[in-house]
Amino acid sequence: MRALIKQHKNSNSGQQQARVIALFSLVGMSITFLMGLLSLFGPNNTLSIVLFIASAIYLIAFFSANKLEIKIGSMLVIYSLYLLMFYLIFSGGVEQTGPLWIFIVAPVSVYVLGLRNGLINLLIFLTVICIIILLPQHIIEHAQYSNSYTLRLILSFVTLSFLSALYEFSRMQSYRNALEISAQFQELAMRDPLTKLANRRNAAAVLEQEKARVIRNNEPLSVLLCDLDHFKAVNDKFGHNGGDMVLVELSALFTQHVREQDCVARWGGEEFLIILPQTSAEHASIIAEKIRSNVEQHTVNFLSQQINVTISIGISQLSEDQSIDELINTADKCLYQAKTLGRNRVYP
Ligand SMILES: Nc1nc2c(ncn2[C@@H]2O[C@H](COP(=O)(O)OP(=O)(O)OP(=O)(O)O)[C@@H](O)[C@H]2O)c(=O)[nH]1
Repeated sequence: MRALIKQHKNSNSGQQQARVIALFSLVGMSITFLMGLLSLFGPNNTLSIVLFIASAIYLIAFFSANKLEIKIGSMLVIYSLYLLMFYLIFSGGVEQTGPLWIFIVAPVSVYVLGLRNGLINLLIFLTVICIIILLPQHIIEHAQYSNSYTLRLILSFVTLSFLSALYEFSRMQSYRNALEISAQFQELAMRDPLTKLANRRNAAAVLEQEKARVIRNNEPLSVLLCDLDHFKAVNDKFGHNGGDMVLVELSALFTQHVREQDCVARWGGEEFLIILPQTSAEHASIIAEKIRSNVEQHTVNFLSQQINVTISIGISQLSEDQSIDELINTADKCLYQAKTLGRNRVYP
């Protein structure tokens, strides 16, 4: 069940990430295309070519994200953004306004790459930017910025990176908390609160799943319907808490005596259903007898008193044309037989 929840969580967060990357790409594509068109009317034709190339890359990133190729989409969004920013810092953009765009980089990096990788990439990005700005003009000619402008640009970029990291950290914390709460609710919906065994709804789902496997693989499936004998008398003598303790200890005992792949569920008040995949009725009968005899020998210690109980078990093996309801009804009839034959026994 945990695996199912995890799988569900992963697929949900993957789809959400793909949607956000597609949105980033769409916004990036529209803005760069628009800026490319605008700069066609200016003197810098190289800038419009760079912007159109960036727009085309965002279009590819958009399709990648839509096809759930999240890694490719993320890499395209991030590194084309970095390259565009390097170019804008290098060339100065329109009237030296190019550097203003670098502030987009901080939030996008930590969101798309995650907190750790985002911060590492931001550090590399900042280093490259400083190198570009500090490159001596005689080596390569590039846009020039005053010292106070450069200092403020870098400081404000570092501040925004810090704030973006902080925001991403609290966003991840809230997301994790929400996932944990949702997992707890799912667990509560599937487990019996007293015994912590699978509840009836969970057992019904397991039975349907196992039935599909029986049809596919032609393997046997058996169930044991176990009911405590004269449990009302236990409650009357030891009180409800004593009865509860018996239910909890017997649940642990049932679980101990079955395989990992089997499912022990609390079917009703003092009734338990044990689902045994890949098990014929003949083999189920051996397991049932082992469980019955262990319960008989087990003593529950409750407030310095000793409680001994016995159980009756009805066995049923799923036949090809049978529904789950019919399987349980058959087990119930067998349990009734076990009770009428004197209890503390397995039937058939
Ligand atoms: N302590 C406790 N008792 C429960 C719980 N659920 C059901 N019971 C009790 O289980 C008892 C079942 O009683 P009956 O259906 O008469 O069956 P029984 O006394 O076990 O007799 P047979 O099944 O005929 O052997 C009732 O007294 C219920 O109150 C529970 O969660 N805790």
